[in-house]
Amino acid sequence: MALPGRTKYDCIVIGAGIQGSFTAYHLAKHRKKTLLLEQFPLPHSRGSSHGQTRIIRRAYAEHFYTDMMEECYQLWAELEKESGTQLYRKTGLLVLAKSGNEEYETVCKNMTEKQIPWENLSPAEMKVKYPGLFLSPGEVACCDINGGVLYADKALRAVQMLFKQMGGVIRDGEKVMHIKPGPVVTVTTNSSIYEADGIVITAGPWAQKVLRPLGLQLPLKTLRINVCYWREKIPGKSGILQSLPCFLGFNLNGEEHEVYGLPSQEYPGLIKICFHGGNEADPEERDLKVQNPEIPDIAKLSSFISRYIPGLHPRPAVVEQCMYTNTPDENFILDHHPLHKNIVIGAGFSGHGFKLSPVVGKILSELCIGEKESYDLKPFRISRFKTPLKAAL
Ligand SMILES: Cc1cc2nc3c(=O)[nH]c(=O)nc-3n(C[C@H](O)[C@H](O)[C@H](O)COP(=O)(O)OP(=O)(O)OC[C@H]3O[C@@H](n4cnc5c(N)ncnc54)[C@H](O)[C@@H]3O)c2cc1C
Ligand SMILES: O=C(O)[C@@H]1CCCC=N1
Repeated sequence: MALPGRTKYDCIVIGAGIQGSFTAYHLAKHRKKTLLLEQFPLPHSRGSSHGQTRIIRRAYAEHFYTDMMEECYQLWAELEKESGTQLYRKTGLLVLAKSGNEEYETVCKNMTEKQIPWENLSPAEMKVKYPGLFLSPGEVACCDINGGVLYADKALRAVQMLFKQMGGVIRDGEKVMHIKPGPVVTVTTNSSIYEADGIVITAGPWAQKVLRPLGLQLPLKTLRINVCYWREKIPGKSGILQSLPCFLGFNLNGEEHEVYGLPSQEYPGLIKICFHGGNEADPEERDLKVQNPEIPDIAKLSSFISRYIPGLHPRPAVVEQCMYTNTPDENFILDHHPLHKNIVIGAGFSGHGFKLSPVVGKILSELCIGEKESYDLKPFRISRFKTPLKAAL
């Protein structure tokens, strides 16, 4: 029974990015009375799930992500069918690397072992298929054939719409200010008080701010990512706009970090190519100008483009911002709060969580309602970190 004036739910999900929205969708599918709370009016571009495109791939070095992707492809297709919206475009995902790169070799080995459709591409094949992309001797390429693009904004809208159609409630523009643990959890926002048997916290880059008052100090770093779009030097000349699929480059140009790109979508004539990293930033300060960035990401991208895709102008035409929330090992956190089992946490998606969100949401919903988890959660447990509980507890 709820206290007078308070609405009681089976589950409350805090944060309506792609992870929270998919969690709420799965909970509603389980006929749980679910509330999804979002601090900003929807849609918004302040977190990690906005923008039109994300890469989808099975090409992972970690077998557990490749395994989860099998079901993700099915669930993305189901969502397309339920919403009547195209959300996935198959382009293939090129993986580029220096010959002998350990991660590249592991990705290829993993794809072979898991019988994922993929192919090696010789330098001659690369030249024919992808004119305008220039690899050097000693650099190699392969293709994850079913890799491609997810239409991110449309996907987020579709999940939220279906959640509401199943009876779910979304309250946007309501910031969670306080969480009182207990057998029934009390959630206070800037305008209301709610109760629930269980809650799921999927607050993206704000996770630390929501979890700290619950005595949990996770090793999360929030990074400001420059999302860069590049123009051809001479429109139509390089052939790159017509031919380039999604790609991921390991250790190219002498860089340890990854560079990745997606075909033209957001802006006609521009291609999105980004650096998989950024400078630490508080999400509230994301849009303030950075004086002396520690990682000169745009300079690195310019040098990558001059070297590998010289048909593009080496200065970005558009730069937008997005946030990563990284764990030290870049694996997600999918777990219960160590002291409060009916508080579930989904965090640290480390710049690669969108494609996996259908299964992440399923797992978080299982944790919340006490169903057996569909996957081995060992790589995602909080216990892999030292001293996550604050001394104050
Ligand atoms: C530039 C960029 C490129 C990427 N590329 C890829 C890719 O190609 N492929 C891929 O798979 N993944 C990619 N990712 C990663 C993917 O987008 C993220 O992992 C994913 O969007 C994380 O979603 P989230 O729901 O955890 O976070 P968010 O989308 O940030 O959602 C968290 C939500 O919680 C809300 N919230 C926070 N605090 C409160 C509060 N107190 N009360 C109420 N609401 C609150 C926030 O406002 C926010 O809406 C990329 C990310 C970025 C930034
Ligand atoms: O997750 C992905 O596929 C992309 C590309 C690699 C870096 C981050 N996101």
